[in-house]
Amino acid sequence: MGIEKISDDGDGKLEYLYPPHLLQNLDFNKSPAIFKPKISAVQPGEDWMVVRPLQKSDYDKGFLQLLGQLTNVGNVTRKQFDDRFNQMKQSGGYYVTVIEDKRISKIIGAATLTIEQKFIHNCSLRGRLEDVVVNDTYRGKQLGKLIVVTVSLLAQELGCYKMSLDCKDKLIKFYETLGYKLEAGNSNAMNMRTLL
Ligand SMILES: CC(=O)SCCNC(=O)CCNC(=O)[C@H](O)C(C)(C)COP(=O)(O)OP(=O)(O)OC[C@H]1O[C@@H](n2cnc3c(N)ncnc32)[C@H](O)[C@@H]1OP(=O)(O)O
Repeated sequence: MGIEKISDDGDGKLEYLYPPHLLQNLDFNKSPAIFKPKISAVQPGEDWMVVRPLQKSDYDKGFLQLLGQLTNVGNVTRKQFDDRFNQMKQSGGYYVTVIEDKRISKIIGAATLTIEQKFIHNCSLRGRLEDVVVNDTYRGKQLGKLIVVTVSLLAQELGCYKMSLDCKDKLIKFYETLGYKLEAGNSNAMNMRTLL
């Protein structure tokens, strides 16, 4: 099945957050990740699986419930979801990418690339990998690798000079196999939390 063509249903529910053709030519040979068997964004290994940008209709396909396996999502209404989708699309720089199981119309994997525009390094772009999650009943089947490599290659394709992430210690190995490195003296994540 691979990547779907742009289509719309009139009320915009099938509208993509970003152009799906951006996922079409990613060169998985550029990634150090080892896939056994070989899979990619266009050929995810099963004809019922598709890797694509987020759509508004993913509200009904369990996208938020999937994010609930990563962290607290809250009770996001359809209006809130649509508004946030529109804001992300308008401002640009948000590449929320999902894996759908077409047999049951459910989102089973997701990862987000956000792109920061910089003045430094000659007005460069920096990518951040956020909100990576695979549905727990589909884990251990390379989908985590697939979605992370997809958005990491997308970042390269879009011209990011660097891609960064924050993760728990136990996932360091997972990300190292995908090309991420702990840089000596420069690998601390710090947060200031505001109670809302
Ligand atoms: C930047 C961020 O967003 S960090 C947040 C990451 N997300 C989460 O923690 C949410 C809950 N966890 C998940 O959704 C999943 O476990 C993921 C996304 C981390 C991994 O998804 P999976 O589909 O299971 O990964 P996949 O099958 O591609 O596994 C790849 C390799 O990483 C290893 N791995 C996967 N998850 C873990 C883990 N939690 N701890 C240690 N190793 C792991 C696997 O053993 C596998 O190794 P192998 O290639 O040697 O067999």
